[in-house]
Amino acid sequence: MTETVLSGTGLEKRFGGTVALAGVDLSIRRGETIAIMGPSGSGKSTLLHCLAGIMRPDRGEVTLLGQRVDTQSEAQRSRLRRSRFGFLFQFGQLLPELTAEENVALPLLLDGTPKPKALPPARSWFGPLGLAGLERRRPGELSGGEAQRVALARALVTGPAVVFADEPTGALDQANGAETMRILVEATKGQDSCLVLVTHDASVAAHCDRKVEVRDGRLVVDAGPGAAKPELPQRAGAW
Ligand SMILES: Nc1ncnc2c1ncn2[C@@H]1O[C@H](COP(=O)(O)OP(=O)(O)OP(=O)(O)O)[C@@H](O)[C@H]1O
Repeated sequence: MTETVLSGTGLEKRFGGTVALAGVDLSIRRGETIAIMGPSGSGKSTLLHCLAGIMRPDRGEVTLLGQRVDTQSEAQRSRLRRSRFGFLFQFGQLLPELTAEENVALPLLLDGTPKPKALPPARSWFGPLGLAGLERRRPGELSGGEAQRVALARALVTGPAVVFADEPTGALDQANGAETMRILVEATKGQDSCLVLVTHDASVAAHCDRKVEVRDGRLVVDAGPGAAKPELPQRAGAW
């Protein structure tokens, strides 16, 4: 049986009177790419934020390689996010005053790697991601697709256990979106990282090994080659 890298068990999260997660169980195996789908407001981003240690669930457990994440302090989770996780959002969120290569090197720099040591691994991503020659450009001098690939390189540069991507192609046209997804999946699999992707778009989700659907804070569909049996709502009348 392939090793479980990341696992959420019994995850519950409320915001005031709103139930965002109502008891979600989800395990991600080594090298697996998984798409979290579902309607707007169903809890997808909340699930991603809980799994990534950005947010603490009210109930339930999150473990990375068997170690509890949700019980760690904010400072510990922040360190964990920098060293073991990579993040890619809809708008790459590059720092405009840094060059492309400095943006890619940022997670290493923030973790204390000196700049001369951080830049070579950052630069090594430019060729494979079709960005050769753009190392010294600033984000304002890149196309949307190029900027998103720089953000992707930044997500991968630490060799993270898991890459989390929230609507990573939402701001791109279809061709650029498909190309970004192809590169994202290839690059994460190439270094044996997992990918946890949130998307509305079935054509984006189709790039992943496995698709799960969240409705009203519950996992209602779990499908794909590596999927276990469907995880249906445990309580009748919950949706
Ligand atoms: N910080 C917050 N404060 C209050 N309510 C929140 C907060 N974050 C999320 N919610 C609510 O929790 C529910 C789930 O939100 P979430 O962002 O996880 O949904 P989503 O499926 O990612 O939606 P979308 O596809 O529109 O991004 C929604 O009802 C949302 O309004």
